[in-house]
Amino acid sequence: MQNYNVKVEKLTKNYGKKAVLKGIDFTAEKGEIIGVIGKNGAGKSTFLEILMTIKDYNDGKVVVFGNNLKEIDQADLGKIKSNISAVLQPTQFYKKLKVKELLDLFRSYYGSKVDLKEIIEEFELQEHLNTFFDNLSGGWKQKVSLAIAFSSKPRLIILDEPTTGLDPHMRNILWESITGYIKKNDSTVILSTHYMDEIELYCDKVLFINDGVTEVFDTPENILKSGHKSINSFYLDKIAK
Ligand SMILES: Nc1ncnc2c1ncn2[C@@H]1O[C@H](COP(=O)(O)OP(=O)(O)OP(=O)(O)O)[C@@H](O)[C@H]1O
Repeated sequence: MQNYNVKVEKLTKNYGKKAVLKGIDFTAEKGEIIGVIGKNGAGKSTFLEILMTIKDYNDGKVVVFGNNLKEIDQADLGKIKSNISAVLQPTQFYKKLKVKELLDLFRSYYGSKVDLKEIIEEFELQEHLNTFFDNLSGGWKQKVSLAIAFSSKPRLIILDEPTTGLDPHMRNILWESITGYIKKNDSTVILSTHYMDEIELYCDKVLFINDGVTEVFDTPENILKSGHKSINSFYLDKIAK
């Protein structure tokens, strides 16, 4: 069995005549947290949506859990989807439910795979169980969304800018949840972020998309070893070129 959850080769995606992704190469192994960075409009969300199997692509190869997405039938696609969770933005769609009701809803959807007690303890949700999702702060909304995403024990978790707009303390709390989950489960997290400190602190690898291609795909350690004082200065140097 392959030890990667996702493998992407020469991926291209156009919107009409506009080429957004022009050749992405990428591999995500089990147990890895991978950060995707790039300018606004670089195609990060598009890339994540293709991995989630909710957006089609033009050319290249996308393999998820060993299945080439262009070669599988609906039944296989269903199996793949049931092993992927995502937190996209904005997290508006649960508005009118209490946190407890939301968790119950997802348990009824995923069935016995979900241990609500464990999730509530792990994410320290007790104090907000009776709060309406809409009335939570931005950070707590993200925390509850993460708890729901993790509750089905997915093999692949996709997070689109999970910490945007949150204070450093809440960002740290969310990251502890993410890294804690990955340590306990043989899963992969792929996320986009504009916070370069998060790449340095928490990600095993970083994919830098520039002009539609994989400009760099490496570990933060290797990038720093190559002479950059931080991932932020690496990013600014690359963008300026
Ligand atoms: N459904 C769509 N139809 C047409 N163009 C689109 C569509 N979705 C995205 N785009 C365009 O594709 C490009 C990439 O968008 P995408 O949202 O993937 O970038 P991003 O890197 O996630 O950006 P950001 O960092 O600002 O969130 C942008 O120019 C965007 O306007």
